[in-house]
Amino acid sequence: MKIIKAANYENMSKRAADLVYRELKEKQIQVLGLATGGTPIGFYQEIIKEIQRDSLSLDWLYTVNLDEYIGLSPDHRNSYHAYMKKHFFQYVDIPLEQQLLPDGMSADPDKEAKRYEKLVEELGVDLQILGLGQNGHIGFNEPGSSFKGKTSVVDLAPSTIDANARFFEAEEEVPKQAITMGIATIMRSRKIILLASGAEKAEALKEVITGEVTEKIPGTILQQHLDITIIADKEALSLVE
Ligand SMILES: N[C@@H]1[C@@H](O)[C@H](O)[C@@H](COP(=O)(O)O)O[C@@H]1O
Repeated sequence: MKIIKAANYENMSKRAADLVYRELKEKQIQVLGLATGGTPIGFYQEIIKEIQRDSLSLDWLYTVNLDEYIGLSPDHRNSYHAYMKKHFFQYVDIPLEQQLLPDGMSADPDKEAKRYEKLVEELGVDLQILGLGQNGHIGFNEPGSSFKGKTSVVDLAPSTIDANARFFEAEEEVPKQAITMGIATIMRSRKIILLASGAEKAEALKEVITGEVTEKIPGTILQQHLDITIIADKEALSLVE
Protein backbone atom coordinates (compact mmCIF):
# COMPACT_ATOMS: atom_id res chain seq x y z
CA MET A 1 0.00 0.00 0.00
CA LYS A 2 1.36 3.38 -0.92
CA ILE A 3 -0.03 6.26 1.14
CA ILE A 4 0.15 9.87 0.05
CA LYS A 5 -0.73 12.36 2.78
CA ALA A 6 -2.12 15.58 1.36
CA ALA A 7 -2.37 18.83 3.30
CA ASN A 8 -6.00 19.36 2.42
CA TYR A 9 -8.83 18.50 0.00
CA GLU A 10 -7.44 20.67 -2.83
CA ASN A 11 -4.02 19.08 -2.52
CA MET A 12 -5.52 15.56 -2.45
CA SER A 13 -7.47 16.35 -5.61
CA LYS A 14 -4.41 17.74 -7.40
CA ARG A 15 -2.16 14.81 -6.44
CA ALA A 16 -4.77 12.36 -7.68
CA ALA A 17 -5.28 14.27 -10.92
CA ASP A 18 -1.52 14.38 -11.58
CA LEU A 19 -1.23 10.64 -11.07
CA VAL A 20 -4.18 9.71 -13.25
CA TYR A 21 -3.22 12.22 -15.91
CA ARG A 22 0.20 10.58 -16.21
CA GLU A 23 -1.47 7.20 -16.72
CA LEU A 24 -3.61 8.69 -19.47
CA LYS A 25 -0.97 10.73 -21.24
CA GLU A 26 2.17 8.65 -20.91
CA LYS A 27 0.82 5.12 -20.57
CA GLN A 28 -2.33 5.62 -22.64
CA ILE A 29 -4.30 3.24 -20.45
CA GLN A 30 -7.33 1.85 -22.25
CA VAL A 31 -9.89 1.49 -19.47
CA LEU A 32 -10.37 3.91 -16.58
CA GLY A 33 -12.69 3.07 -13.68
CA LEU A 34 -14.48 6.08 -12.22
CA ALA A 35 -16.15 6.87 -8.91
CA THR A 36 -18.87 9.26 -7.78
CA GLY A 37 -19.73 10.92 -4.47
CA GLY A 38 -18.50 14.18 -3.00
CA THR A 39 -14.85 13.14 -2.68
CA PRO A 40 -13.77 12.95 -6.35
CA ILE A 41 -15.37 16.23 -7.50
CA GLY A 42 -12.14 18.20 -6.95
CA PHE A 43 -10.16 15.47 -8.69
CA TYR A 44 -12.38 15.80 -11.79
CA GLN A 45 -11.95 19.59 -11.77
CA GLU A 46 -8.17 19.28 -11.62
CA ILE A 47 -7.81 16.59 -14.26
CA ILE A 48 -10.09 18.50 -16.65
CA LYS A 49 -7.70 21.47 -16.33
CA GLU A 50 -4.74 19.25 -17.24
CA ILE A 51 -6.57 17.64 -20.17
CA GLN A 52 -7.63 21.04 -21.51
CA ARG A 53 -4.18 22.58 -20.97
CA ASP A 54 -2.64 19.99 -23.30
CA SER A 55 -5.72 19.59 -25.53
CA LEU A 56 -5.37 15.87 -24.84
CA SER A 57 -7.82 13.78 -26.83
CA LEU A 58 -9.32 10.86 -24.93
CA ASP A 59 -11.29 9.51 -27.88
CA TRP A 60 -9.67 6.10 -27.41
CA LEU A 61 -10.52 5.76 -23.72
CA TYR A 62 -13.22 3.52 -22.25
CA THR A 63 -14.57 4.39 -18.82
CA VAL A 64 -16.55 2.21 -16.45
CA ASN A 65 -18.28 3.32 -13.27
CA LEU A 66 -18.54 1.55 -9.96
CA ASP A 67 -22.27 1.87 -9.52
CA GLU A 68 -25.65 3.37 -10.32
CA TYR A 69 -28.86 3.79 -8.34
CA ILE A 70 -31.79 1.58 -9.29
CA GLY A 71 -34.80 3.54 -10.46
CA LEU A 72 -33.07 6.76 -11.50
CA SER A 73 -32.98 7.49 -15.22
CA PRO A 74 -29.75 8.81 -16.75
CA ASP A 75 -31.18 12.31 -16.91
CA HIS A 76 -32.36 12.35 -13.28
CA ARG A 77 -30.09 14.90 -11.62
CA ASN A 78 -29.07 12.53 -8.84
CA SER A 79 -28.23 9.58 -11.09
CA TYR A 80 -24.58 8.73 -11.44
CA HIS A 81 -24.99 9.07 -15.22
CA ALA A 82 -25.91 12.73 -14.64
CA TYR A 83 -23.12 13.17 -12.08
CA MET A 84 -20.52 11.91 -14.55
CA LYS A 85 -21.80 14.13 -17.32
CA LYS A 86 -21.86 17.17 -15.05
CA HIS A 87 -18.45 16.68 -13.45
CA PHE A 88 -16.41 15.06 -16.23
CA PHE A 89 -17.87 13.80 -19.50
CA GLN A 90 -19.14 17.15 -20.79
CA TYR A 91 -15.57 18.48 -20.73
CA VAL A 92 -13.77 15.65 -22.56
CA ASP A 93 -14.07 13.92 -25.92
CA ILE A 94 -14.66 10.35 -24.74
CA PRO A 95 -17.32 9.00 -27.14
CA LEU A 96 -20.69 8.42 -25.48
CA GLU A 97 -20.64 4.73 -26.38
CA GLN A 98 -17.36 4.36 -24.49
CA GLN A 99 -18.79 5.87 -21.28
CA LEU A 100 -20.07 2.74 -19.58
CA LEU A 101 -22.29 2.71 -16.48
CA PRO A 102 -24.78 0.17 -15.19
CA ASP A 103 -28.35 0.87 -16.34
CA GLY A 104 -30.39 1.68 -13.24
CA MET A 105 -33.62 1.66 -15.28
CA SER A 106 -33.29 -1.88 -16.59
CA ALA A 107 -36.51 -3.92 -16.31
CA ASP A 108 -34.36 -6.78 -15.05
CA PRO A 109 -31.65 -5.34 -12.76
CA ASP A 110 -30.14 -8.75 -11.94
CA LYS A 111 -29.66 -9.45 -15.63
CA GLU A 112 -28.22 -5.96 -16.10
CA ALA A 113 -25.74 -6.60 -13.26
CA LYS A 114 -24.57 -9.81 -14.96
CA ARG A 115 -24.23 -8.01 -18.29
CA TYR A 116 -22.17 -5.25 -16.68
CA GLU A 117 -19.93 -7.71 -14.84
CA LYS A 118 -19.13 -9.47 -18.12
CA LEU A 119 -18.46 -6.17 -19.84
CA VAL A 120 -16.07 -4.99 -17.12
CA GLU A 121 -14.32 -8.35 -17.06
CA GLU A 122 -13.85 -8.38 -20.82
CA LEU A 123 -12.55 -4.81 -20.90
CA GLY A 124 -10.23 -5.22 -17.91
CA VAL A 125 -9.86 -2.09 -15.80
CA ASP A 126 -6.36 -0.57 -15.92
CA LEU A 127 -6.92 1.95 -13.16
CA GLN A 128 -9.86 2.23 -10.77
CA ILE A 129 -10.60 5.34 -8.71
CA LEU A 130 -12.36 4.64 -5.41
CA GLY A 131 -13.97 6.67 -2.67
CA LEU A 132 -14.68 5.32 0.80
CA GLY A 133 -17.99 5.22 2.65
CA GLN A 134 -18.05 6.29 6.30
CA ASN A 135 -18.86 2.67 7.16
CA GLY A 136 -15.95 1.43 5.04
CA HIS A 137 -17.98 0.63 1.91
CA ILE A 138 -16.40 0.70 -1.54
CA GLY A 139 -18.65 1.15 -4.54
CA PHE A 140 -21.94 0.29 -2.84
CA ASN A 141 -20.56 -2.84 -1.20
CA GLU A 142 -21.88 -2.37 2.30
CA PRO A 143 -20.51 -4.03 5.47
CA GLY A 144 -21.05 -7.78 5.27
CA SER A 145 -20.64 -7.97 1.48
CA SER A 146 -18.70 -10.99 0.30
CA PHE A 147 -15.13 -10.44 -0.81
CA LYS A 148 -15.97 -12.83 -3.67
CA GLY A 149 -18.88 -10.65 -4.85
CA LYS A 150 -19.35 -9.77 -8.52
CA THR A 151 -21.50 -6.95 -9.91
CA SER A 152 -24.95 -7.25 -8.37
CA VAL A 153 -28.09 -5.58 -7.08
CA VAL A 154 -27.61 -4.44 -3.48
CA ASP A 155 -29.63 -2.82 -0.70
CA LEU A 156 -28.10 0.37 0.65
CA ALA A 157 -27.37 0.55 4.37
CA PRO A 158 -29.53 3.06 6.28
CA SER A 159 -26.35 4.99 7.17
CA THR A 160 -25.44 5.28 3.45
CA ILE A 161 -28.94 6.51 2.60
CA ASP A 162 -28.49 9.02 5.38
CA ALA A 163 -25.06 10.15 4.17
CA ASN A 164 -26.23 10.49 0.56
CA ALA A 165 -29.45 12.33 1.45
CA ARG A 166 -27.50 15.61 1.26
CA PHE A 167 -27.56 15.31 -2.54
CA PHE A 168 -31.36 14.86 -2.67
CA GLU A 169 -34.31 17.12 -1.81
CA ALA A 170 -35.50 14.70 0.87
CA GLU A 171 -34.23 11.50 2.42
CA GLU A 172 -37.27 9.56 1.07
CA GLU A 173 -36.03 10.29 -2.45
CA VAL A 174 -32.75 8.42 -2.00
CA PRO A 175 -33.08 5.08 -3.81
CA LYS A 176 -32.88 2.03 -1.55
CA GLN A 177 -31.03 -0.13 -4.04
CA ALA A 178 -28.18 0.11 -6.50
CA ILE A 179 -26.24 -1.95 -9.00
CA THR A 180 -22.61 -2.03 -7.93
CA MET A 181 -19.44 -3.69 -9.08
CA GLY A 182 -18.64 -6.37 -6.50
CA ILE A 183 -15.56 -6.46 -4.35
CA ALA A 184 -14.01 -9.18 -6.52
CA THR A 185 -14.75 -7.06 -9.59
CA ILE A 186 -13.00 -4.06 -8.03
CA MET A 187 -10.03 -6.14 -6.85
CA ARG A 188 -9.41 -7.34 -10.44
CA SER A 189 -8.42 -3.77 -11.46
CA ARG A 190 -4.73 -3.63 -12.26
CA LYS A 191 -4.20 -0.45 -10.27
CA ILE A 192 -6.37 1.28 -7.65
CA ILE A 193 -6.34 4.82 -6.28
CA LEU A 194 -8.44 5.37 -3.15
CA LEU A 195 -9.36 8.94 -2.24
CA ALA A 196 -10.47 10.00 1.23
CA SER A 197 -11.01 13.42 2.73
CA GLY A 198 -12.25 14.76 6.03
CA ALA A 199 -12.58 13.63 9.62
CA GLU A 200 -15.77 11.63 8.86
CA LYS A 201 -13.58 9.15 6.98
CA ALA A 202 -10.83 8.87 9.60
CA GLU A 203 -12.23 5.81 11.40
CA ALA A 204 -12.93 3.87 8.19
CA LEU A 205 -9.57 4.81 6.66
CA LYS A 206 -7.71 3.69 9.76
CA GLU A 207 -9.37 0.27 9.42
CA VAL A 208 -8.59 0.12 5.70
CA ILE A 209 -4.91 0.79 6.37
CA THR A 210 -4.23 -0.95 9.67
CA GLY A 211 -7.30 -3.00 10.60
CA GLU A 212 -8.01 -6.70 10.34
CA VAL A 213 -9.13 -7.70 6.84
CA THR A 214 -12.81 -8.40 7.36
CA GLU A 215 -16.02 -8.39 5.35
CA LYS A 216 -17.46 -6.24 8.15
CA ILE A 217 -15.41 -3.36 6.71
CA PRO A 218 -15.29 -3.93 2.95
CA GLY A 219 -12.42 -1.50 2.27
CA THR A 220 -10.01 -3.59 4.37
CA ILE A 221 -9.68 -6.02 1.43
CA LEU A 222 -7.62 -3.34 -0.31
CA GLN A 223 -4.66 -4.33 1.90
CA GLN A 224 -4.42 -7.38 -0.34
CA HIS A 225 -4.28 -5.48 -3.63
CA LEU A 226 -0.84 -5.45 -5.23
CA ASP A 227 -0.96 -1.92 -6.63
CA ILE A 228 -2.96 0.43 -4.45
CA THR A 229 -2.25 4.07 -3.71
CA ILE A 230 -4.24 5.88 -1.04
CA ILE A 231 -4.36 9.64 -1.41
CA ALA A 232 -5.94 11.22 1.62
CA ASP A 233 -5.87 14.50 3.46
CA LYS A 234 -4.62 15.07 6.98
CA GLU A 235 -8.07 14.88 8.57
CA ALA A 236 -8.85 11.53 6.97
CA LEU A 237 -5.44 10.21 8.06
CA SER A 238 -5.65 11.71 11.55
CA LEU A 239 -6.07 8.32 13.25
CA VAL A 240 -3.18 6.67 11.39
CA GLU A 241 0.32 7.04 12.89
N1 LIG B 1 -21.45 4.83 -3.91
C1 LIG B 1 -20.69 5.92 -3.42
C2 LIG B 1 -19.27 5.50 -3.24
O1 LIG B 1 -18.71 5.13 -4.49
C3 LIG B 1 -18.53 6.64 -2.58
O2 LIG B 1 -17.16 6.41 -2.60
C4 LIG B 1 -18.96 6.77 -1.15
C5 LIG B 1 -18.42 8.00 -0.43
O3 LIG B 1 -19.07 9.14 -0.80
P1 LIG B 1 -18.54 10.60 -0.52
O4 LIG B 1 -17.32 10.77 -1.36
O5 LIG B 1 -19.65 11.51 -0.95
O6 LIG B 1 -18.23 10.67 0.91
O7 LIG B 1 -20.35 6.66 -1.03
C6 LIG B 1 -21.21 6.63 -2.15
O8 LIG B 1 -22.36 6.10 -1.62
